[in-house]
Amino acid sequence: MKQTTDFVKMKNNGEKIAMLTAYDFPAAKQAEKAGVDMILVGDSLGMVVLGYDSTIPVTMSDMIHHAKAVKRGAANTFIVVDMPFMSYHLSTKDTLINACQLIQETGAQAVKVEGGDEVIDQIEALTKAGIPVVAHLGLTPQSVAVLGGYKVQGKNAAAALKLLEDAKKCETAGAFAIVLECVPQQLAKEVTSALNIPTIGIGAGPHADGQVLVYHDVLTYGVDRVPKFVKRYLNSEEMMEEGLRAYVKEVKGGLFPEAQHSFNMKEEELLSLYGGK
Ligand SMILES: Nc1nc(=O)c2c([nH]1)NC[C@@H]1CN(c3ccc(C(=O)N[C@@H](CCC(=O)O)C(=O)O)cc3)CN21
Ligand SMILES: CC(C)C(=O)C(=O)O
Ligand SMILES: [Mg+2]
Repeated sequence: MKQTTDFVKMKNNGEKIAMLTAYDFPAAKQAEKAGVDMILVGDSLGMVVLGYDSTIPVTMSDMIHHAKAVKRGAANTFIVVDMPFMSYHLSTKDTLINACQLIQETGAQAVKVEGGDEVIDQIEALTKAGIPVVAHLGLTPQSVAVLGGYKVQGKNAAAALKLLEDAKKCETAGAFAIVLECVPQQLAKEVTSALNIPTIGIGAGPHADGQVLVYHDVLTYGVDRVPKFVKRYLNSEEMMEEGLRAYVKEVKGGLFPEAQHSFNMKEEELLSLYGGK
């Protein structure tokens, strides 16, 4: 199992960090087998596996339910769990109680919070309490209603400078890594070289210390539209649909099940069953 300090070492050695989301047992097993460095139980699960149109309806119990399954599937991989909407804004005390629950009940290694300056006290309090924190800057989907849509952030000089300053504050507050979502690659490069902790990009170009993508986007599984920054490595949906159509066709045609899928009674039991008739 890697530790937070190993990710800093990877940055210093120029070794890229491969992160992937996972929301359940089979995906976690696959991620671990594929050699993913860090699994994110993202609140994107609300959109990708629960069918909501944003991450806002996702609750603490949703996150715990899914993170437990991920942990069972990837016991030897570093797991980060997203703190869901409003679970780290009411007070520092509520933030600590919620993060404690996420860590203790799921066995995950770290939590992730969206925001910079606005949540700096929470990042500091969590770190002081012994809970490793990943910060998340740029496009922060829990604020989609305030941002006015899923748009690229930090495009003008003022916004870029603000993001850079926020990133430095997150590092100072104790975050051990920062996710940069949907920002120009030039800004991600600048942030990456200004920080000692690793940056993990999603839609942030090639200069971040690592990359993260959503499992269902990478494999094309149940997602109708994917953001521009996604590379689809496989069309699993096509393969799955083919398999399912064949199953339905064989059931309807009486072709499944065959002898090898069926169980038998012994001859003598049959005789006794029908004996005398
Ligand atoms: N399947 C999935 N993948 C994700 O990466 C993801 C989610 N869901 N849900 C939570 C957030 C939302 N994310 C999103 C969603 C849409 C865009 C998007 O459509 N962006 C536009 C860019 C718009 C602009 O130019 O400003 C695009 O064309 O990609 C980006 C990030 C990233 N996260
Ligand atoms: C897109 C990543 C960074 C995330 O926060 C999520 O999957 O919820
Ligand atoms: Mg998230």
